[in-house]
Amino acid sequence: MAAVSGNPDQSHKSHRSRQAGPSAKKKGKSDKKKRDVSEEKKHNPKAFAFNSSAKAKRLQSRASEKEQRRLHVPTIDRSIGEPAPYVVVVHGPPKVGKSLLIKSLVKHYTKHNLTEVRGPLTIVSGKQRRLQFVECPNDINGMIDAAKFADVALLLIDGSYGFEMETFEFLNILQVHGFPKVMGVLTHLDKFKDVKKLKKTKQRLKHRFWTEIYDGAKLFYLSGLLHGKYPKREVHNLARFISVMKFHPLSWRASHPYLLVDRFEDVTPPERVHMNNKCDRNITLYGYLRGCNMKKGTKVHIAGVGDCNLAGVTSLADPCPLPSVAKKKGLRDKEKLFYAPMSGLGDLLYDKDAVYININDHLVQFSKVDDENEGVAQKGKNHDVGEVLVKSLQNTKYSIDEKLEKSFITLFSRKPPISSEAKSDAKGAYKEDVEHMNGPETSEKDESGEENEANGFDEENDAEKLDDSESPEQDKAGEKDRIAENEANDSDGESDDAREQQTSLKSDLKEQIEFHNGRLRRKAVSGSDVDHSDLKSSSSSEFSAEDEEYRNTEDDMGNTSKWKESLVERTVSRQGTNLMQLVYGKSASKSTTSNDKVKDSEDEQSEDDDFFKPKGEGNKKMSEGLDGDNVNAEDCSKFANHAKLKNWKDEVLIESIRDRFVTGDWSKAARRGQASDANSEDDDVGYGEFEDLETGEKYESPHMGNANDALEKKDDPAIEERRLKKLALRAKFDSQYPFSILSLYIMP
Ligand SMILES: Nc1nc2c(ncn2[C@@H]2O[C@H](COP(=O)(O)OP(=O)(O)OP(=O)(O)O)[C@@H](O)[C@H]2O)c(=O)[nH]1
Repeated sequence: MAAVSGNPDQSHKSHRSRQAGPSAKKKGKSDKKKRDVSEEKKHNPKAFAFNSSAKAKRLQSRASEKEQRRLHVPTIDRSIGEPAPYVVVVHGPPKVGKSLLIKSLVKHYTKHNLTEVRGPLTIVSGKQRRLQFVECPNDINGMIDAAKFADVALLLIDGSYGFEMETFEFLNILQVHGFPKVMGVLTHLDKFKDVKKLKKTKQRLKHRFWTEIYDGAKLFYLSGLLHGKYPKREVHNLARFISVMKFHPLSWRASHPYLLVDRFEDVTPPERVHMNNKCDRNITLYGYLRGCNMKKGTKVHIAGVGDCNLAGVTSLADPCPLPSVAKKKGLRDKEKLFYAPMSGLGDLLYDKDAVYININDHLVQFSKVDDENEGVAQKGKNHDVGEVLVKSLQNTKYSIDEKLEKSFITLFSRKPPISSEAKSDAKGAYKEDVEHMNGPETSEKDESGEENEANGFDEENDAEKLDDSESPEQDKAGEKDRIAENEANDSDGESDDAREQQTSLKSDLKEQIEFHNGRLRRKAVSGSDVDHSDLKSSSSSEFSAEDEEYRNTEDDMGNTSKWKESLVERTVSRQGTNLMQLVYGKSASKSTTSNDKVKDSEDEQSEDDDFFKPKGEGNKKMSEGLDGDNVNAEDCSKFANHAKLKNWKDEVLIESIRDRFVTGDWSKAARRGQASDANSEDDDVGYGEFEDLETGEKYESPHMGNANDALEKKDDPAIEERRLKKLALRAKFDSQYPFSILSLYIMP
């Protein structure tokens, strides 16, 4: 038997409150009352009142600022159907990890491994969004093109090395083209062995990045490689950030049609090409149309090619549709999450007049080869000769004729390759120099100086060498740099770079060309930036130095635009000699002012000389001086007779025609015309008539007779009568129409 004993102190479980019915309603009311009272207590207005007016003002301004930020000018969305994929341009100096980042992102979005990155890669990044990744080429033209279509720019920066000039160049180009969204990505951070130093460098680069774009610009850190790929988590974060990013289309782009070509096909009839290899080709370009609709007859500009006529535009089926739009036809149909025809991805290709289906080799059963042919057919590792032949034929893009035509012989290469011997010579010479420098005898020093000149070293380098020779390690690094510089000095093309270095040294952000990791790199050194290539040999003293350096760079950041000066100088220095200039001489358009000055002084000098020159020749010279240069400035190959044109900026000339307009005084003009007629006659009279003061002889001009005739004419009573008649008629006309001609326009 079990005895149940109750504990008198035990509290009873309260009844469940009513959920429905009239009592539940009552309860709800009472609860609400209670809540109101408690809320009143909570929101005691006095408790949250501002104690200081300054704080109140600050908070108010902040609130209004936030409110303003939320407001956007409404953009009219004229796009029809699905929006075109957003273009993500991945930019960075060479070997920074651009391809690897694209591969990692593509792998993240599509679960596909990409072997090579070529051309734009379209991927589906979400239910409503597609992205197109493009690797930005490492040349300035490529950068300019990429800046034109980029919706987002991922700027890759080698964290272990610092900023390179390419990044700043691209930023400058972006500024001109309308700034798209920009995100920085730091790579090669695994090269830092010291965590503290890594942190400091991250901070320093972040602040430098912010000064160039805006405070708070997003900078991602990719900590290193994991099995030759970027860590999944970091790539995931970056991908997520790109996926949710808001895009505000640039107004210019929204109102102009443009497309990023992801595939092109030469559809010229083969017989036409066969007849004339250089005939005008018909090219079909494929890509997503952005901006607005394209008209049929418009001319299109193809970057790097020029203006071309558009034969027609047709809309094709979307090769990479959004998942919401794509209809699955069968269970075996996989969702197409990517489309990259230039990289060889995507199964189906829609052409203007055909559809290509790409079938993987392992899905194809090739016909078996006959036994007797097997011996011949076998080649290498079980590769069928026929198969190899067909594949090689498929891969061939150009015929032998075309290949031959494309091959060319360089007579004068821009950068002659330097043999290893030459390099070792340069090294040897340099070592000798250093030895000579350290040697006590002055005569040896002189010799080394001569050698230096022969090798293209200058005095500045010598001074550097003395510094470098202090430690063997530095010596080595310096030697490398110097060899690189020497190479630059030796060749014509590269001497530009050396000049660049010199010119850019003047500006705040300097370009430092150095040999690093087996290649020449253009490091961007801002102010007191110090090379931190010796990452592994960090010490505590270094940190303090770097701290200072960081502070210094922050100070220098105010003057960031200075580095751009070097760009201009370099562009000017890079401008190759024009053939036209070589043949016809330099255009005078740039130096017109100096020319004018020279002309003025020449004029002053030759004023006296002109006296002894025939009149016609003097005029000719004048016209040449005025316009001959302009002829050169415009186009030397075309003849333009500017000599006949008058300078209508001249006040005297303007005055001379003022009365010919309706606003002018016509009667005055008529009078002046008469006077000028008379003057010209007088001029004619004076022409050629002079008195030799030495001999006292008087020479009469041959026009003298005519002048006399004119005078006689004036005296002729018949002519005089006719003139008076004319004047009377005019007076009569004036009395009839007393208003001026101008008023005719004003009065009804
Ligand atoms: N240690 C380390 N190596 C990296 C990192 N990122 C890229 N690399 C390596 O750098 C090399 C160059 O990478 P790529 O992706 O080819 O660089 P890229 O910028 O596309 O090069 P180019 O197209 O030639 O300009 C590869 O061998 C990568 O493995 C990184 O963060 N750390």
